[in-house]
Amino acid sequence: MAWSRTLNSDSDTQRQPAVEIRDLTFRWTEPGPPVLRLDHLRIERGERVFVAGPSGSGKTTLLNLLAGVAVPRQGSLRVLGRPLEATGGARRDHFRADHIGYIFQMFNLILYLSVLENVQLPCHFSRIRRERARRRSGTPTAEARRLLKQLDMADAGCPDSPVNALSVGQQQRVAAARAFMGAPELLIADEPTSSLDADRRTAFIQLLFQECADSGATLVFVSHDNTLAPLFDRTLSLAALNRATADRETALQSGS
Ligand SMILES: Nc1ncnc2c1ncn2[C@@H]1O[C@H](COP(=O)(O)OP(=O)(O)OP(=O)(O)O)[C@@H](O)[C@H]1O
Repeated sequence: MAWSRTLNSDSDTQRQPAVEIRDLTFRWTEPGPPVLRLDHLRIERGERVFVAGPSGSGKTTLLNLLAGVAVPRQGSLRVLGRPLEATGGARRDHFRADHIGYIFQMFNLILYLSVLENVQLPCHFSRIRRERARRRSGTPTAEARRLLKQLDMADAGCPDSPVNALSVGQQQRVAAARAFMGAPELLIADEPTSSLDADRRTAFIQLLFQECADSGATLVFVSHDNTLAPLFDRTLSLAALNRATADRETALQSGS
């Protein structure tokens, strides 16, 4: 029966790793040199992975692929069991809205909306995340306020301020609260602590780990701050993993 097939396939999907990449090649422009060439990468559910690598090594590109913002033409890319290389644009958008929280390097906040409105955005695009926020705190607004409080952003007036009235460090924390909203299964964070002072950085990482532990989420975290790496389950060195980097170095050495 159709419904039992659906149930089986849902539980199958939940048993699959958070990320599984095989023989992937990605170029931003075709034709052009590959930015990423990965033979195999597997990230288990619930793992907290620190992604390291020099500037330009493809860290943000990898995160874009995991979120289905960019799509490889070669290779397979399974995220939470979904083959993103074979999933069309609209379905990828829904998948991202339902299952992925992304703290963008440039925050991507909507500047004319208030802090509270920005944080609740995932609940507008995803029924699943709206329901989870309700289950956790009663209403999406209450959940947004809870997250903002945890991030030390509950000062009088702050949740109702437009985000363009905030400092860069405060905007970064709003972007984090938005990503946590509705407990997505995969949290992707692109240098989320770069604008925070040392005390706030520690508090932020603690909250990030707590949110992941509470919901069983997988965390993929990019940073240039290698002192944070020992806090994570594993470090993924993109310079070593990405064969496109070695190809570029070989081409430079041979003068081609
Ligand atoms: N949207 C894009 N369109 C075209 N090229 C891009 C795009 N995004 C990144 N690139 C190119 O891909 C390469 C890898 O960039 P990426 O931003 O993934 O590196 P990174 O390791 O995250 O760097 P950084 O640490 O400086 O943020 C660079 O050569 C960059 O110019």
